[in-house]
Amino acid sequence: MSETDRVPVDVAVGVLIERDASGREGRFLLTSRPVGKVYAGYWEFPGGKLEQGETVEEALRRELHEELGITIGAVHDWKIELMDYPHARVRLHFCKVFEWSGEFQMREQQAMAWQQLPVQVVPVLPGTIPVLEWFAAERAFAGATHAG
Ligand SMILES: Nc1nc2c([nH]c(=O)n2[C@@H]2O[C@H](COP(=O)(O)OP(=O)(O)OP(=O)(O)O)[C@@H](O)[C@H]2O)c(=O)[nH]1
Repeated sequence: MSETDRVPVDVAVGVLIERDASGREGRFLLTSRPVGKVYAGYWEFPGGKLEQGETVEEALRRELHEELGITIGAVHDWKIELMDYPHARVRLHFCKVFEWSGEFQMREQQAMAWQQLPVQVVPVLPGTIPVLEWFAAERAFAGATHAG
């Protein structure tokens, strides 16, 4: 593998979160990776790679519309994480999203699940686990963040 293969690819990731009337954050959305992709069947936050010239926000709006059929409202930058996989090096831009419109459609035959800590769906993508830890810290949740 050449050095250029290890240049990180930027990925926009949407953390869709339900909030109650007082603004308290509740369930969050996970989707399973479609058949045919690397890590097929693993659960992750929806998103995808930035196309040339796109900002994180633009990529996130496009990906969530393409994959889930929804139109998202404000995008709140949250955390950035670098992940080294055998197949790729990715820079994940996690953004919180609290508002969206439209019916969810699984346009890539993926599955979706609204989750709380501890996450019940398995297996969870390695790059998703740190997010669950950030949630645990924010929510003062103690214990395992996911099953398995
Ligand atoms: N969407 C998403 N990707 C993640 C997460 N965590 C994580 O490590 N990744 C990695 O980031 C990369 C995202 O690429 P992708 O394959 O989902 O994006 P895409 O739809 O643009 O890909 P493609 O069109 O090339 O198939 C993958 O290598 C994936 O393993 C996550 O929580 N959500």
